[in-house]
Amino acid sequence: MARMLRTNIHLISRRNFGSFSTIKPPSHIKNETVKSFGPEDNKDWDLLRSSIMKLKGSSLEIPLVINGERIYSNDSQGEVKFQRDIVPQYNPADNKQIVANVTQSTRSDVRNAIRSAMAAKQKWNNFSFYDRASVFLKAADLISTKYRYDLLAATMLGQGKNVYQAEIDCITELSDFFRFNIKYASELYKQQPIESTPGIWNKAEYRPLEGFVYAVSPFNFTAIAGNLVGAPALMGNTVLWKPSLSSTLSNYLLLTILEEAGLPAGVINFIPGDPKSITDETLSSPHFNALHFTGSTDVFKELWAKIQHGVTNNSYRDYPRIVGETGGKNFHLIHNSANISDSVLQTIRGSFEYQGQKCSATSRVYIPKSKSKEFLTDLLGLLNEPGEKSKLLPRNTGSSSIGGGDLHGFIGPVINEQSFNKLTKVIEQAKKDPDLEILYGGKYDSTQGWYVSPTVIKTKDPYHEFMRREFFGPIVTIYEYEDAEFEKICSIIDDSTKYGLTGSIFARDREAINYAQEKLKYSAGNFYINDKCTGAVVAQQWFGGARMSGTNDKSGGPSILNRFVSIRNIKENFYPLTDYRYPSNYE
Ligand SMILES: NC(=O)c1ccc[n+]([C@@H]2O[C@H](COP(=O)([O-])OP(=O)(O)OC[C@H]3O[C@@H](n4cnc5c(N)ncnc54)[C@H](O)[C@@H]3O)[C@@H](O)[C@H]2O)c1
Ligand SMILES: N[C@@H](CCC=O)C(=O)O
Repeated sequence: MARMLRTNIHLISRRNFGSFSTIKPPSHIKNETVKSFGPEDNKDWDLLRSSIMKLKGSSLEIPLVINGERIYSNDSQGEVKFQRDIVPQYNPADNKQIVANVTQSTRSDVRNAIRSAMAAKQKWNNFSFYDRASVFLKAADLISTKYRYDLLAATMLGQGKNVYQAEIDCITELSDFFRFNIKYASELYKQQPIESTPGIWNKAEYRPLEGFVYAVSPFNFTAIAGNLVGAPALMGNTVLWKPSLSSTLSNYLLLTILEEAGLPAGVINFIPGDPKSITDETLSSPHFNALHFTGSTDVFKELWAKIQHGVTNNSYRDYPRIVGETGGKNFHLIHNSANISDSVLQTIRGSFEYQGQKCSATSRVYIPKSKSKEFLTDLLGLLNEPGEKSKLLPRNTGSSSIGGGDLHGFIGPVINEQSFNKLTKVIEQAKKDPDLEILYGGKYDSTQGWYVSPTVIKTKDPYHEFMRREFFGPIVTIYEYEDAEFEKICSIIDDSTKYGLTGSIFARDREAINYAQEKLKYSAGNFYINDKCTGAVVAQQWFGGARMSGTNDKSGGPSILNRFVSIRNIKENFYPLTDYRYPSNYE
């Protein structure tokens, strides 16, 4: 009997070990170095080319992964045989080339994924923090070594990135997320009640959420998808992951890397498919406990409303946590003291890198009248650079072609037909609008890939729709302001959009910098001084915006991890009472 009791106590304390323990993360955690893929880096180029060639011909069928099991389109479930739909993911640079055939989850698959996530909780919670962290540490190393070129190839082919854009996404940002989250989590676990009166011991237990986390990821960053599932899982949660169709190839490869790193079955369940039906099924579960979303503002609002409906209808055991990073209408504000040639180069990068498909992309520019001519001459000069010298024209053929894409290009295709159609409609609208003047671009071509040229538009109206609406493509709108109205333009920047994601001030004059920094306090969650408004680095610039840009929980920083734990406070008293009365009860 005594032995049995000892064994049970041992089991219980092992079970709790995961939540209470803290570790010292390896001291070598620092930002992963970005490989430059310059003209001399032949070895890197060779390895990349070989990964691209390997993937290009494969048209992989991507399964669902539920409780570690691969489920393909024609798999049966017990006695029941049925066919699941398959939807292709295309190469945006070569819109007839299928890079993957994606199995679509049914509602019954989603229910199985929920069962799997709930069943895996106990096992995952029994893992110590050290063991959970090891999985992500190893995955980060696999990403930056063994699978570096394969993951680059999957992100380039599937999501239309050039090598640099892929490198700063699926290699450096992704491995940084996995490594720095371990540092942040160990700091969080160390935070304990700072007071315990004599005879009392207080402690905080960082419990994972009781239910599961629903992670819905966008197409544009493999790293963001990794963090949407990785951050909650590191904290001991189990996850349902609905990837974007347009990034399924890289996202599935990432899942297999996590598995190779030791992620147990059922901790992350991969359920690609129709967003609406998967979401409806997921949000109707009483075990739904948190949404971890990155994507457009409208979709986030829709999910928020569904969750609110679930709460009011008593569908859930908990109030679900809602963590969402969404759209932006990000600005470059140029002061007349700015270094104009620098602000032009920064604006080209901010607006057109990855075809403007970063939530942080520059899409409105404010230039003082006195500097407008210099700015536009420089900008249009670079855009009009002739022939071979220009990297700003989308080039969809050539010896260095990757299935239509250009390995050395600066500009590539937009993600898919839907985005191409939306952007071309915007361009056609601009051509007809008397309040807009297209200074450059306005062209598009879908013969081989979804190509939209970088487009620069000028408006006379700072409140024009083009200064307020997110297009998520290579379109930037410029407004000229009177030099003397710098303060007024700051107010307009602040109140003309519903967003608050990123923005930059370019100036040498410190008073102007200080004024903008203060006046635009709530206009951007990531504010830059003399730098472009894209390119936040994990652990350096914590990322996220407020207003209608998101819940601003800051990926790449420590605070987001708090959203995926539910703290229990435990007070232990070492001394028995000797009287129920307090001294004041005595006369
Ligand atoms: N703030 C940030 O950190 C950040 C980062 C990246 C992207 N974004 C934003 O994401 C958007 C671009 O990404 P996208 O095109 O993948 O966004 P999206 O909103 O179209 O899709 C995001 C995810 O939601 C799913 N989805 C779409 N409609 C849905 C619905 N009705 N119900 C449930 N799920 C649905 C998609 O399948 C995808 O997985 C832009 O608005 C951009 O600003 C924001
Ligand atoms: N870290 C990236 C995030 C972009 C989101 O789409 C940036 O800051 O540009």
